[in-house]
Amino acid sequence: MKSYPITLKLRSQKIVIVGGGVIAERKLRKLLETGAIITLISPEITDLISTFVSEGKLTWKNKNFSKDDLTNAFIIIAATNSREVNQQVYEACNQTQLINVVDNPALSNFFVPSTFRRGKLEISVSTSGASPGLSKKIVEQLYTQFDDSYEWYLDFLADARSIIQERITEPKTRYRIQRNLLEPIFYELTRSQSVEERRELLEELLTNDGEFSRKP
Ligand SMILES: C[C@@]1(CC(=O)O)C2=NC(=C\c3[nH]c(c(CCC(=O)O)c3CC(=O)O)Cc3[nH]c(c(CC(=O)O)c3CCC(=O)O)/C=C3\N/C(=C\2)[C@@H](CCC(=O)O)[C@]3(C)CC(=O)O)/[C@H]1CCC(=O)O
Ligand SMILES: NC(=O)c1ccc[n+]([C@@H]2O[C@H](COP(=O)([O-])OP(=O)(O)OC[C@H]3O[C@@H](n4cnc5c(N)ncnc54)[C@H](O)[C@@H]3O)[C@@H](O)[C@H]2O)c1
Repeated sequence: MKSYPITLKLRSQKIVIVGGGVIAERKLRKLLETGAIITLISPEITDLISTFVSEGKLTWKNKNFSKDDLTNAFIIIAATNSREVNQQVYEACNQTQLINVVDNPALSNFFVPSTFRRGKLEISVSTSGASPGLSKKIVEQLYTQFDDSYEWYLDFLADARSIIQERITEPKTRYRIQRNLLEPIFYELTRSQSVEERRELLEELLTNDGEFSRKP
């Protein structure tokens, strides 16, 4: 069976992390950016987790895991250093909950990919559990390739897309403009910060039935 990659919006969703070590901390750092309501269960926590707790970013329950900790959780991360406890977490969850058991891919119904963001661009890599280290390495390579300019480029593409949706009603023309918008010239003009020239070229597509008057 193949997995199904999705990106989740987690604002106000309940998340429970069991364990407070370095792996829990790594998963937590990313989750804190999502606006989720996070509870962490562990008798011990790292210094950084402790700082987050004192800043009010999550709730810490200073105790060992028990079954009732999972009530109403949408996502559960079992990240203790005990295989038995992680297995107990798995057994306590129900089939509608998303669970990631950090030392047992067979018990997890989702994995966390290696990710980086450039503004609206998000690149995620997974090896389906085969080699998380390789995922990280590939992401490091892509991070260099997709530099800061992609943040500006995506901002431009998003703005242009709303303009197109507002001004063009004919589906075929819309599609043609969207396709021509991805010609390298728009990226090059973004990179060189030639904003006025880029605006004129977009206007040309909008007023010329989605075509360039001459091939850029
Ligand atoms: C991508 C990343 C996301 C994140 O965790 O945030 C992530 N692992 C990362 C790093 C990493 N993990 C490990 C090493 C040491 C080298 C090595 O062992 O290979 C390194 C490298 C490092 O730390 O540098 C060890 C490890 N990982 C798992 C096991 C258990 C097992 O396989 O049985 C063990 C053995 C533990 C042990 O033996 O004790 C399991 C999983 N790790 C996954 C994700 C999922 C598969 C994703 C995929 O296939 O791509 C999966 C299945 C479940 C999950 O955790 O979601 C993150 C990179 C973050 C970044 O980009 O910076
Ligand atoms: N998935 C991954 O990416 C990945 C990567 C490396 C390691 N691992 C695995 O992750 C596991 C955790 O590693 P770590 O480095 O964070 O360990 P760690 O020793 O730093 O932390 C373990 C934490 O679990 C807590 N804990 C122990 N028993 C508990 C209980 N009954 N209830 C609640 N909390 C409890 C401890 O208080 C501690 O905070 C290891 O088993 C390792 O094999 C996973």
